[in-house]
Amino acid sequence: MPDDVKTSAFDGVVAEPGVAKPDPILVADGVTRRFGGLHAVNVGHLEVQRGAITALIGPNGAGKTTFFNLLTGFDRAGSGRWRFDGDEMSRMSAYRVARHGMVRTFQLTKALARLTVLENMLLGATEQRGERMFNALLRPVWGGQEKANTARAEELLERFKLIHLKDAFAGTLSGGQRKLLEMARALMVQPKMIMLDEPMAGVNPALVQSLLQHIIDLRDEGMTVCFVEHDMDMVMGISDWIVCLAEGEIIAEGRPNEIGANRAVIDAYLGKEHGTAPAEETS
Ligand SMILES: Nc1ncnc2c1ncn2[C@@H]1O[C@H](COP(=O)(O)OP(=O)(O)OP(=O)(O)O)[C@@H](O)[C@H]1O
Repeated sequence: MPDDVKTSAFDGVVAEPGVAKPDPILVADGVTRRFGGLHAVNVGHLEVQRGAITALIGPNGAGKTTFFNLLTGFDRAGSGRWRFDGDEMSRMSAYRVARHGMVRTFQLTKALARLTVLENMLLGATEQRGERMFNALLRPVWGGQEKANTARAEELLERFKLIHLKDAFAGTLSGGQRKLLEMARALMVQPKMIMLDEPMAGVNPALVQSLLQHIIDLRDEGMTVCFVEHDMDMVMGISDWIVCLAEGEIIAEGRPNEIGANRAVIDAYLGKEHGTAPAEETS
């Protein structure tokens, strides 16, 4: 497991829900989402530190994915506001959120699996402009923007060691290669913050280290990384800061060692009889 986690930005930050960060890129207030009688998300205050790796954890059904969807414009909050890098983002459409630099990864759908790796990358760029994907792909005349997009796509495929697969159908990739493609695809829009949805799900152990290193490299280049993940080894190994949701609310925040020992977090996981309780209790 990488051991170069940088937590110095959090020096002096107290491990408690809603705590202020020294340089937050995202500040959310009073964000709620209900499904019928269910309060899926009810986040009072959250700040995400710029240039750090923040993990969002919590038992099944805690509201992690819904919260990601709200922040990135893929779902509508019932109430609440959030600012990203100084801009008001609440109620913004997903493609405008992406243009502002906040991008999330998506699992490869069946439709995308039938496109090649390179085509998937190019779609990542067109989504930024809110174009309909097949129109964008089938457009007969390729102008300068498309050439630039292809060059960027190939550069990213080199970086993620997928260039030899650029003409392969995405559906033929292994689980880990798909995760790399999802990440590379999100980077087409040159985001300030990348939000990864379960980056380790279905990844063969052979690719785990490579994926982790890519995430650390992004952070080291100055990008803010936020991810939802159930794999506690990964969460504890590479996160600078961890936020734990339960029943839609933030019940704890802190450094990995603080979260591993947090009674509310342990209770939330055990209460749900979740298979992957956080790391060892140290206090
Ligand atoms: N579209 C929807 N309609 C109704 N209920 C929903 C919808 N989406 C999510 N929910 C409910 O909202 C709650 C939060 O779901 P969400 O998927 O955000 O949790 P999660 O923390 O991401 O869970 P998991 O770790 O299992 O993916 C759950 O009880 C879920 O059943």
